[in-house]
Amino acid sequence: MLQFKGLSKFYQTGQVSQQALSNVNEHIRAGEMIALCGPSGSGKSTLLNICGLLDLNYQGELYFDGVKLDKDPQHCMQLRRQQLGFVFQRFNLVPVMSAYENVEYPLMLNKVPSQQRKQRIMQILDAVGMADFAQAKPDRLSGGQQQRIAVARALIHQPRLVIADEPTASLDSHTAHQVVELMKAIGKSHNTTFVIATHDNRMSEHCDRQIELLDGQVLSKEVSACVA
Ligand SMILES: Nc1ncnc2c1ncn2[C@@H]1O[C@H](COP(=O)(O)OP(=O)(O)OP(=O)(O)O)[C@@H](O)[C@H]1O
Repeated sequence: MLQFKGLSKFYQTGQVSQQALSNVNEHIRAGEMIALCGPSGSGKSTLLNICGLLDLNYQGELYFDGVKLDKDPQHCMQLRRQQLGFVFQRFNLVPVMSAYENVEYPLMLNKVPSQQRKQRIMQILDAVGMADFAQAKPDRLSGGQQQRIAVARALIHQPRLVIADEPTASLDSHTAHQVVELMKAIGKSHNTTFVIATHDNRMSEHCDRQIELLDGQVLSKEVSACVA
């Protein structure tokens, strides 16, 4: 589903060039849940930004379904809206919108007619156990509840790929477990692929496979293991 070929990334700060990724080659299959692991500074966020089409300034090639990514910004924005979902550590819900409206937003961006929206939103709010909180604003919800809404928002438009940046880091163990299981359960019905940057063993244990980075390189499979 997602393939990196010879992916490298340099950050340029004045005269100083910092290499954040070095010749990353990986193939992620459709429906896989991948934990992207590695110590601070190893390149997880950099790779996540590239997978999420938020950073198009890299060397090497990125393939979606065997097709090399066209870096045209308009094309990438369309792909992001239609095929990608995002979950963040700090939930990033829009504070002035209700839970319902937050989840509705991706459907509006994708021009889903209003009569279809309500049923889909209530269905997914039900699936994440938040149907009773549809009208609540985020500041009325606990961290775990906000992350459930964020998961619903990431998955409502049935994206092919969900990018998650430390989605359980702000949650207690029990809630973290529930959130991962929800992501898995909802994603499974649409064969959603997940790439999840995490320091959290609780998260990586639930994933199908780990990709471990060190100094911008993927560690070989034999020696890689997620380190908290
Ligand atoms: N905007 C930037 N400008 C310059 N260097 C950067 C920038 N962003 C990241 N880097 C450097 O690139 C390397 C990889 O950083 P990255 O944020 O991808 O690592 P990470 O594994 O996500 O770290 P963390 O777990 O702390 O979030 C690091 O050496 C970092 O200092």
